[in-house]
Amino acid sequence: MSELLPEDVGTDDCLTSYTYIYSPDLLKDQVAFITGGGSGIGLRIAEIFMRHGCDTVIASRNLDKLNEAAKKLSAVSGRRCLPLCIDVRQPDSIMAAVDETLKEFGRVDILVNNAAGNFLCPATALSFNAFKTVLDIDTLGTFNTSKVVYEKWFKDHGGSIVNISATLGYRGQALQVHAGSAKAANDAMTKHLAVEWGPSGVRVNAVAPGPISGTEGYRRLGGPRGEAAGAFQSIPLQRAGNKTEMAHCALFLASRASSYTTGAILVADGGAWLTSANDFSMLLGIASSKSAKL
Ligand SMILES: CC/C=C\C/C=C\C/C=C\C/C=C\C/C=C\C/C=C\C=C\C(=O)SCCNC(=O)CCNC(=O)[C@H](O)C(C)(C)COP(=O)(O)OP(=O)(O)OC[C@H]1O[C@@H](n2cnc3c(N)ncnc32)[C@H](O)[C@@H]1OP(=O)(O)O
Ligand SMILES: NC(=O)C1=CN([C@@H]2O[C@H](COP(=O)(O)OP(=O)(O)OC[C@H]3O[C@@H](n4cnc5c(N)ncnc54)[C@H](OP(=O)(O)O)[C@@H]3O)[C@@H](O)[C@H]2O)C=CC1
Repeated sequence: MSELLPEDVGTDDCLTSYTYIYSPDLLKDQVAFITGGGSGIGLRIAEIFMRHGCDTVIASRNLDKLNEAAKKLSAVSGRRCLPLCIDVRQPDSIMAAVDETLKEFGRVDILVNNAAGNFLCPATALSFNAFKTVLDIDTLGTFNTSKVVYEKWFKDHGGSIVNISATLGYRGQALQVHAGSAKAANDAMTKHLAVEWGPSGVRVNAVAPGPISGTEGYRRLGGPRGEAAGAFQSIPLQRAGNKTEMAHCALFLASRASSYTTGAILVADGGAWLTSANDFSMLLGIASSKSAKL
């Protein structure tokens, strides 16, 4: 069986070619606000959305990185991309960015909460502040951005929120109590907000990836090492996923293709969490580590 898009595996560059699966007009003239849209999965989501007719805002902390990404995205898609500096832990920075978005584009239809922070660390070595930092970025950051976009636009116009979760905590894993707890909270938040904001015409869904190659998250969590050790053979689909596959899931949930779907968590991990062999500590041979930062 061939890969969906072989050129995508292991790279973080904009695609040079793209095969359409959905209608190219699926997001025509819509506007998406994507946190962490300057790298990894967020960058690919921005690219695929733009190829389907959408203008985007890509928002994170490093403006130089965002500016460079925005240039590439506009060149490859012919759509507008506005890079904006935010820290999802700081509501004021989000409010300013959403105001700027509405000034530039006059609307916002889609919010993708993709920004996150993660590293491998045993609980005994994890400082109180380290745990709090990951919760602040992943969970509070998702709430902060959702609340600001809802209050400034979605409440009166409707919209679609896609949270990027992870299946890594579904069975529990060593070295990941911070990220697993944060993503579990986000899955709960997805359902709560779907219920509360549904009557305003707002859908709230999530994509839950497994290991996705060509990303900072993959590198930080030992992806290349796991791959070299044959770890992915234990995943039912026997490989890591790629960024384009995650972007297609986000596109489905963001768009009218899923118009009667809300509160859903779309698992996109090759079946990894269903098997028992997805514990990083065992795979990487560091199960007994008690104090080291990894
Ligand atoms: C489902 C899986 C199935 C099968 C798996 C099969 C095989 C597995 C084999 C391999 C794994 C392969 C792939 C991975 C699979 C799944 C991945 C799942 C989830 C992935 C999530 C992500 O990828 S999130 C995105 C990753 N990118 C980033 O993290 C970039 C952004 N990060 C940051 O900005 C920082 O790293 C930050 C999060 C620390 C925040 O920065 P900042 O605000 O500047 O904070 P600091 O002041 O630097 O630090 C705050 C406190 O945190 C402590 N800290 C920092 N780094 C570490 C560390 N590495 N270890 C421990 N502690 C750390 C720091 O010391 C501060 O604490 P103090 O007490 O000192 O103040
Ligand atoms: N890669 C993988 O295997 C998996 C990834 N995921 C999820 O996918 C998403 C993307 O991860 P991935 O592409 O791997 O990693 P990246 O590191 O490339 O993406 C994380 C993005 O978040 C941004 N970001 C981090 N902290 C903040 C902050 N405080 N405020 C605003 N933006 C911030 C970063 O930009 P900057 O540093 O410039 O602020 C960066 O663009 C995350 O939600 C992650 O948890 C889930 C499962 C597996």
